[in-house]
Amino acid sequence: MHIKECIMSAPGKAILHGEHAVVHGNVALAVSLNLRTYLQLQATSTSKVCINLPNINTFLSWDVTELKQLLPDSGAELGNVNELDAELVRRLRDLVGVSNGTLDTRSMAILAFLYIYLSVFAGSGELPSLTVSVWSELPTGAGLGSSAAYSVCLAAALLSASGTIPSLLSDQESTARWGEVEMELINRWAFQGERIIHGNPSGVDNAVGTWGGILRYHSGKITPLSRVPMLRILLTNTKVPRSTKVLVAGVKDKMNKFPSIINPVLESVNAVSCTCEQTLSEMTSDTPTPEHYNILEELIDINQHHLNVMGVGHPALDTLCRVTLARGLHSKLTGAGGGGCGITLLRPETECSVVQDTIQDLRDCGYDCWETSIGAEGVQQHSPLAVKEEALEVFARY
Ligand SMILES: Nc1ncnc2c1ncn2[C@@H]1O[C@H](COP(=O)(O)OP(=O)(O)OP(=O)(O)O)[C@@H](O)[C@H]1O
Ligand SMILES: C[C@@](O)(CCO)CC(=O)[O-]
Ligand SMILES: [Mg+2]
Repeated sequence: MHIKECIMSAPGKAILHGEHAVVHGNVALAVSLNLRTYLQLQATSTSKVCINLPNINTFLSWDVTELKQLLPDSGAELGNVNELDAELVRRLRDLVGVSNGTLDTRSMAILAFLYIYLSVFAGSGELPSLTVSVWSELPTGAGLGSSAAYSVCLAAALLSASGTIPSLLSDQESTARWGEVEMELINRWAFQGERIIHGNPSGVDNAVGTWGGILRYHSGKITPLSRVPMLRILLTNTKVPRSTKVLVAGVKDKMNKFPSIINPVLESVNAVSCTCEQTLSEMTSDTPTPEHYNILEELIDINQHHLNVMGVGHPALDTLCRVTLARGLHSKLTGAGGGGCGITLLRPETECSVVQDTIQDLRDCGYDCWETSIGAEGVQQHSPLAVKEEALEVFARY
């Protein structure tokens, strides 16, 4: 079977407001980051399917004949983009040797790959031999949407290799993006990948990985925010490991245990997201004032308290908030929390020396800290000439 080779990339994300609440039908505001995941798909004639995931130290291969046995008997349907096929997931778990309810998210990355590979190629009646290699600039499992960027790249590459969406690049073009219809399909398959890795994702992370920019996300409805001021944000990785799947399940348990206490907290987070959106819009209609920034800072503090009430805080995140506040700056966790990353809002008048001192304070705590730029492009296809040198160096090893 002839398949198309390709290189794809997708950005990570930071959630400004609405993490966890968004899983339960509330509004979230999220932005793409200038850190990306890169995927290379190569056609081979080895009759094997190989995956190289250096970020999680995972390198595996299977015989195509072995994978063919996982396909349902002829006539049965596979490849429904709207529903996770529980029977296929069960067969894949047996193949990979993981039990239902495992917390090993590394195995989930393998399941997500095999699931999308089998679903996308099942219809063609033939499974191609290929090698997929993924490398990311994003810290894995730290709240910056690494699982979504991975799933979006997988979906784009496998859909393109199978011919379901066009391969975009003519010789001259170095980077290209698809139209709405193809992006929608990529996003839906990426969501299935996220479901395998996360358990119960809202879909906000894969939406940002697919479309990029600054988005409002509400119950599956994606609205790009066009009128947003240029925000300066500091990202801090506390390096405390955590799993989104576990944290999302923990919030659900708390909701079940104390519905009358937790539901109002989620509603309040919804109001924080809406107030933030309103403030951002005012800041683009009028000139941003110090009062606008005061409101954004207060919203950050309120939301961080709410996230602590939900049980997704961590002492390392408390330290981040305390250390930055000592320099007059406001922070909250971003993503699933429980460790991982936080964001700190920088005001336009925040002096360079204050930013540098804050970064140094946080590095002294053992954290990684850097100023980021937001609103990067969503999923893209690249010619080898237009890929980061570092990614090509990694790919050259496989
Ligand atoms: N570069 C990568 N290569 C392979 N697997 C990856 C890669 N990046 C992420 N993953 C998969 O995603 C998992 C981490 O996902 P998780 O949702 O817990 O964290 P995150 O997406 O970084 O944070 P958040 O969901 O809070 O934004 C990894 O254990 C792995 O299964
Ligand atoms: C914690 C959460 O709200 C955001 C993770 O980045 C989970 C989700 O929305 O899928
Ligand atoms: Mg994730």
